[in-house]
Amino acid sequence: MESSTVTSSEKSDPREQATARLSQMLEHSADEVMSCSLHQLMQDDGGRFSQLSRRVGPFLVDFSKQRVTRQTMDLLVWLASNSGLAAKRKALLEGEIVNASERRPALHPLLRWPHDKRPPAGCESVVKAIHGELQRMEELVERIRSGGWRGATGETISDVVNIGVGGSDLGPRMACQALSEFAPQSERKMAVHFVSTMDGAQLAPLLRRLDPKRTLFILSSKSFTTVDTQFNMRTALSWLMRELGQSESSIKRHHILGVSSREDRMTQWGLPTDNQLHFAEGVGGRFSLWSPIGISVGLALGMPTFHELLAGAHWMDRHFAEAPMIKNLPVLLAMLGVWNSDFLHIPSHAVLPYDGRLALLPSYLQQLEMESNGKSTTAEGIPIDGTTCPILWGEVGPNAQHAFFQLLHQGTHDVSCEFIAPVQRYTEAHHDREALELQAQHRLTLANCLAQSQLLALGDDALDTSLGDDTISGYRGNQPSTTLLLDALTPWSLGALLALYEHKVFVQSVIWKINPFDQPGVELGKRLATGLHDILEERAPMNDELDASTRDLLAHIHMAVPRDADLAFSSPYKEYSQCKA
Ligand SMILES: O=P(O)(O)OC[C@H]1O[C@H](O)[C@H](O)[C@@H](O)[C@@H]1O
Repeated sequence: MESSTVTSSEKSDPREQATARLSQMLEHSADEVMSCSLHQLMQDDGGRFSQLSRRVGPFLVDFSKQRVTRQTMDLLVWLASNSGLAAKRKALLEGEIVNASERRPALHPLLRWPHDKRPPAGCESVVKAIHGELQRMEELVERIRSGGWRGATGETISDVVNIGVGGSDLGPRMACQALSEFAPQSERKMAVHFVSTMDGAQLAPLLRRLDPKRTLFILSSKSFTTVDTQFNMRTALSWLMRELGQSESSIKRHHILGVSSREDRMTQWGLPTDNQLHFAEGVGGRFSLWSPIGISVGLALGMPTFHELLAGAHWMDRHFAEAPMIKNLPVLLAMLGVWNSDFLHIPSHAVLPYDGRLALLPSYLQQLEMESNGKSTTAEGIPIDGTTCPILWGEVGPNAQHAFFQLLHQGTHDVSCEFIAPVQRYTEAHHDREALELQAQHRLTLANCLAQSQLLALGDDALDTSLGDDTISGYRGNQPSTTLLLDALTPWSLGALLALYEHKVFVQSVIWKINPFDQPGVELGKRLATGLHDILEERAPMNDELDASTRDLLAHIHMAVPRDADLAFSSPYKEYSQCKA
């Protein structure tokens, strides 16, 4: 594991020496594990489930279908302890600078700091500002939901459209979908829509059916320069002005809210101060659900739900800070990820929620994990010899059974899987026929969840042992998985679940020595796109130094696609194209 990342001065460091020894022992453990089947591991250790599962808060997490022994788990925890994790965790949770390349802290844990608890020393003013903005968000939500906010023609708001992308879209969209049943029944209904794709595919049909008089747009963009969002907003602004026959300033005052860490850019764009919500630059986009970026969650589901989400996440922050490493869920989840990636060389990780409400969780985690740890150099810029973040993908489990599970079961690739399911569901419903039927559907879903992880682990042996079936299909099994059962999916438990993954990502970044809080590759992509867009809009000549493929594709598009010089967007963000998001 990562031999070339260790410099000669590090080699004489006792901690690095211990890491090297632990890595060697883990390599040895990997050889052992790879020489026998998961079936054998499970048969050899009768107490495996009790030793390799953890019951913490609303979670029961079963690691016993991972390709590990108890000793592997101990070694992994030692590796984590020896990595300086405790000090780095403290720095993260206490708002110190942990994002070295951008000289910023990572403030997401402080976003969920409770009102009635003294903040960590030195974070008082940051937490005060966070609580102040949360209060402003609450007031705005209350005004809009209660009908106090009026559009330019005096109508109340019925529809809210969040325009944002990446972290300014995925978190709120996923939470709104996952928790829709927690919307208060008694209050006015507020329909919340999400628009992210830069091609207008989501926006165009919405504009055809929404009532402009009763629609409020939220321009969610940490940097306030992301082109996808700017272009969608420009189209929506023109629509409002055309349909309502009002001035741009009146439309902005009555129909647009902005959420960003750049007050200056919101003001420059003409958004009144009262229509702006802010969060600090130290909040990463993919960690921003907990900031006013979550306003669409408050609007769709009410602020009590949003507060519960924050409370669940804070509970996980405390667990991460205080639980011994061997019982610490983020640490265990992270280290098993490191094990699968670095020692068993499994390059792919599937997230499989057995709950349709969590359909967007895989996409959310893709950004969280792959944008954070999808890097091949350490925070100091030294190339990493081994592997880092696996390719994360996934889908609602029961549906995926009818799609890609065949590959998981009998393909040629090793894939680690994560099964996520709530134990209780439909229990609030009245015991009428429909509720009973839905509960039966839920039991069926849970049985399928367990069957899949069993088959992945045991292959043919699962059929032999549980069904007395002597059909031999040549199915080797041996695909490792974790099963994460939630007592129930609630705003609180979802908050805890998402914070669990945030901290998992952080622990892995410590092991891999990565800065998980920047995204330089994404920034490069944005810069290139700006240059090519200039060529398409004829603001810049075709660049002869372009590679032949890009140049000829561009020429083909240029010939075929009409353009209107008046509408070629000369954007304010251009000067920001080199800014960090
Ligand atoms: O919120 P914004 O500044 O508009 O950024 C939206 C997204 O853009 C970028 O591509 C980043 O990689 C993401 O981390 C970010 O969430």
